[in-house]
Amino acid sequence: MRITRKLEFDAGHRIPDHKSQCRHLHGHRYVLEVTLAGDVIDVEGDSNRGMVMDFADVKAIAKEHVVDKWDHAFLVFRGDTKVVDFLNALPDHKTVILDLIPTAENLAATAFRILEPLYRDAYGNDLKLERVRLYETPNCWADAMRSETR
Ligand SMILES: Nc1nc2c(c(=O)[nH]1)N=C([C@H](O)[C@H](O)COP(=O)(O)OP(=O)(O)OP(=O)(O)O)CN2
Ligand SMILES: [Zn+2]
Repeated sequence: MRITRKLEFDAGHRIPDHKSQCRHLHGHRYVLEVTLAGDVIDVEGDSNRGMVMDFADVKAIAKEHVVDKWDHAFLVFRGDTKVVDFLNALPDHKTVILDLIPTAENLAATAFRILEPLYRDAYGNDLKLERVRLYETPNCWADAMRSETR
């Protein structure tokens, strides 16, 4: 069985050297979808009976480890030195420095790498992170799939 929990956050980014408007500093209302696969729990009296994982617990992990860290932050590529230097000069600015250019593809893959070990076998029901889908805009998204990241 598969289940999906959706979370949303706001963040700034830019794609340095990009031919379009995306090279300018700008932001998005990102939508993160976390899809898990596992057996439906069927233990009498268990709070999670009938579930793969409680949606609240799915949310809590993604919120703590990705959403709260990226929300209202500027996501910047480590190699984008002019912007890194500028952001570092702002007192107490929430900046997340990434080893990859913050495209939808790279952010989805980064979120997958962060979250995969946190969900693995959390409930002893062969639970696995299957997919992280990241919408950069309502019309543009990227999927980081389990099959591609192992
Ligand atoms: N493969 C990718 N292509 C682009 C990415 C990306 O992450 N991966 N990112 C961008 C820009 O950052 C921008 O977010 C996309 O802007 P745009 O293409 O204008 O998207 P919209 O949904 O606003 O476009 P509409 O035409 O208004 O629907 C660019 N490319
Ligand atoms: Zn963008």
